[in-house]
Amino acid sequence: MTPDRTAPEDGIAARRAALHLIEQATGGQRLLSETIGAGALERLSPPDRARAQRLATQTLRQLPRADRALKPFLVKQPPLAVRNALRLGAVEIMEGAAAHGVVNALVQIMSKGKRTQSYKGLVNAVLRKLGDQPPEAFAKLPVPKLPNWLRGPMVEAWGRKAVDAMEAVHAAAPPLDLTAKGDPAALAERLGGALLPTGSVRLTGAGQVSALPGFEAGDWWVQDAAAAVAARVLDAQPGERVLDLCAAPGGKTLQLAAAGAEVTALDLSETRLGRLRENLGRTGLAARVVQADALEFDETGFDAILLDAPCSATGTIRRHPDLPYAKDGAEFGALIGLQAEMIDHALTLLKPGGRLVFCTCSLLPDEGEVQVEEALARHGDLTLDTGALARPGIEAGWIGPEGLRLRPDYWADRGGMDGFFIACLRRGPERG
Ligand SMILES: C[S@@+](CC[C@H](N)C(=O)[O-])C[C@H]1O[C@@H](n2cnc3c(N)ncnc32)[C@H](O)[C@@H]1O
Repeated sequence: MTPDRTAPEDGIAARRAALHLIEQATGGQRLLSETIGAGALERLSPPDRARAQRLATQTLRQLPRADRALKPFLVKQPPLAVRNALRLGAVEIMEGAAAHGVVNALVQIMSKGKRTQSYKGLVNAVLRKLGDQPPEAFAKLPVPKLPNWLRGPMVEAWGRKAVDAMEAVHAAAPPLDLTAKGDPAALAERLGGALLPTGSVRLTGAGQVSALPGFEAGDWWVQDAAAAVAARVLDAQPGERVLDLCAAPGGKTLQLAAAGAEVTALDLSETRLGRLRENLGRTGLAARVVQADALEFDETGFDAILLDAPCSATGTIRRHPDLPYAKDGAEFGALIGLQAEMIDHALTLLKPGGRLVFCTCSLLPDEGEVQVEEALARHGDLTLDTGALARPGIEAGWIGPEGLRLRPDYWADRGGMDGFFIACLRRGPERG
């Protein structure tokens, strides 16, 4: 199924595009960001683009609930394209959309596809029956669980109760977090948001990001509250030479530049650096941008380095519910090896006594605590700076022997936060 050229008002184009995104994630193991990056939504109007993305994300977030709700009405499973249409329709109906509009649009979409046209009667009948259910029937559906390949290691690391709590946070649409270029309290007041204890501004039900006050002027940028902590731990000072080693799309670069540091922002991906440059342009902040492989960059003498290494991104499932469907953990071993190489290389670029903040948006200790343990074992002159982690809003219980562990179930009553691991390492003065 390919996205529509047109953008009709009846939601057909947006739903068709959403189904394409869902099919790529569930059948093609492609992340929504990859499918969107390949141009899947380009022909849609901006509102339809936003709607398609929201529908796909929300369907994937609630997919196990949709399957449960649909099960009593299906004698056998239809092909994936039809199943996904039923899932999308079920999620919309469960969330309170008028069933007739949803059914009409999906039946039209089914009738246009060669693989799906013979199922339009089934889609019509099943979704109409679902629409006749009382809303209480959906409220009882259990919280979606992580797939076993990820749940197993997470339970081993954090325990069943904690993983249940993370899954409960994953099931809800997350709030929008912003980092202010200036005073966060003033920004929170201006936008009617909440000022979080760590200094981020949180909005609920914010709608279109680019329509919010101050977007064009670059007064803030979108950044999860947990992600914003890493640059705060680095605590860049005005005039310091700071290297952001895996920088794009640049949320942390902007924080470092706003602190007045002399920032070099490096990334392997030219496409992602394009977004970083846009972000610098919009906010009027400055950084030297370098496209290179971090492992080949050989400029030395940095006061501080931020290494936000490529990782499994398992801490971001609350914002990216496609990840458990598009991934199976097969490439995580290679990422863990790359992270260790990057730590070792970054240490050679630091000036003696300089600091390295290593972080990953992962919930797997192999990409966090274990990396630090092993780096300390490899480098006799390396020390952990635990004091650097005690930033405003950081609770003492979040700091472990190797670093700061942030989890989706922290601040659950406020909407949670992304999973992150953050450590501050200091290179001994005698090296080099
Ligand atoms: C977690 S993301 C960085 C997010 C970024 N720090 C931010 O706050 O917006 C990891 C980045 O590492 C980059 N990357 C992956 N392998 C790399 C390499 N060998 N050298 C440099 N960058 C690399 C990816 O392109 C990706 O942008």
